[in-house]
Amino acid sequence: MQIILSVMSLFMTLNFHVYRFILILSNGKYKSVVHRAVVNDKCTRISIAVTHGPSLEAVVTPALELIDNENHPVEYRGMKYENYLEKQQSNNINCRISMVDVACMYYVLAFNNTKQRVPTIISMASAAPFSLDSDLPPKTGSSNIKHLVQSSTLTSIPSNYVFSTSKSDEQVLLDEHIPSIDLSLLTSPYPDQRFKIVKQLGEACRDWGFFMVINHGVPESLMQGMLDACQSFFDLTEEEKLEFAGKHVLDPIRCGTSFNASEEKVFFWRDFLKVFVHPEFHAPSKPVGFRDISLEYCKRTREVAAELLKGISESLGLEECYINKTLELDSGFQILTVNLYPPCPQPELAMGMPPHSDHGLLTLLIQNEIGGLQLKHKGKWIHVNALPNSFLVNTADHIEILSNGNYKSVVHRAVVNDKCTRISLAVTHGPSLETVVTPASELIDNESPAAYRGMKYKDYLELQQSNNLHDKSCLDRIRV
Ligand SMILES: O=C(O)CCC(=O)C(=O)O
Ligand SMILES: [Fe+2]
Repeated sequence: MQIILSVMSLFMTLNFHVYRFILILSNGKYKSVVHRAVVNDKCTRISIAVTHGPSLEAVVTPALELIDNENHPVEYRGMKYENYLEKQQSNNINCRISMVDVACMYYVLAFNNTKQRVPTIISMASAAPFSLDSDLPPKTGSSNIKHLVQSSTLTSIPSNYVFSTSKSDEQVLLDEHIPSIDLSLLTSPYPDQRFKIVKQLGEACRDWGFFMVINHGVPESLMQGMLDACQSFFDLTEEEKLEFAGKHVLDPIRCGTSFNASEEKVFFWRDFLKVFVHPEFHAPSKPVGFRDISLEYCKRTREVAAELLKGISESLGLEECYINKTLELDSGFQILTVNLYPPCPQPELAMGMPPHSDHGLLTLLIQNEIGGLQLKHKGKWIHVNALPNSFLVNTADHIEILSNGNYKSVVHRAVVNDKCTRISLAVTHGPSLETVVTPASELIDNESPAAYRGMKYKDYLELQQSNNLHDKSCLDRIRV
């Protein structure tokens, strides 16, 4: 009896003082206690457990005030209490206890029931199995951001979406003039026109790593049709999309949320679809029409990229077809990435995509008229105002490697807004998967020795995609 009472007082004290989903809310500062019930051979024992939880709709996450990304990163995923309850109640009682099991607190009032005054027995709280491995519950209690936003009236973001940004990173220049390249001049039969535009292209690569391409010849209807098809993909039901979830970073079709959710502690306000479209063309079988329009769109962007790469070759003082030949662009690896950024109730706290550079040579991006892309230029963030029907093009890591650092890949990020859904479509054009990319020998001498080690593009891709996305962390690994 003494022991029971001491247990009782322990629970009472604990619960009254640190009431409310202690473990999760406190971000692990206060731990929950594992307990069990034993039986005896003399008399019946009854215990009553009264559970006090949050509201069923509440998504329980660690308190924002207890998180900082460096010293106290988020320890627990958010999950709607209703879903948690369902998960817990529909499993066996199991001694295995996970970090999050005890989010629901149980008040256990135990007493000797010989007087039989208690008419009912309320079942004891169980530590249900709930593993943190492959069959993870979705990070937010829903499988992606779109679903989370649509299935609840969020007024704040779950704390595991809070992305910490330094003060200097919060300042953004809005009206900067970004270079634009007229593609029709690049294919001009007049040598002086071509010479001028190649020079402009080289300057854009050297000074910015970013430019807009106008007069590219890709029909506006194709660009708009492709954006519509991508929106329709995300409008498929959750079950339909699950078919395309993919498991490995080199699966040819993969949709998901954030960037690499199995590695990340802080998630990005972004759902995505990633499809390998060249040299082998893949496409999700739904929605109807996606395959045909993406086939045509990717072919046309490949043509634009090929023209730009010829100009870039020349601007580096190399033969026009140098990049094409050396990096085997006829079997170049092309990836279509569709990014969906639903409205976010606290856009200043979340991030759509963190600062990063892209793998590959050039990325061609279009968006649904909603801005959000920012690039880092001379240490400052610049908001990109896209011209209608233009392609936004950035130089990527393999241009930096090939040019031996003459042209740098540009660091960029995607911010979110609280008004409307933004879609962006980024098509990455890279070397063939088997190519080992090294600095061009023509650009190496005693004064400028090779600044990067060679690495097979496939290995680079796998490395980048299976780690956290962070600045130029992947490129940094092969710098000499
Ligand atoms: O959505 C954007 O504007 C940026 C997307 C991006 O950087 C990417 O897909 O690599
Ligand atoms: Fe990017």
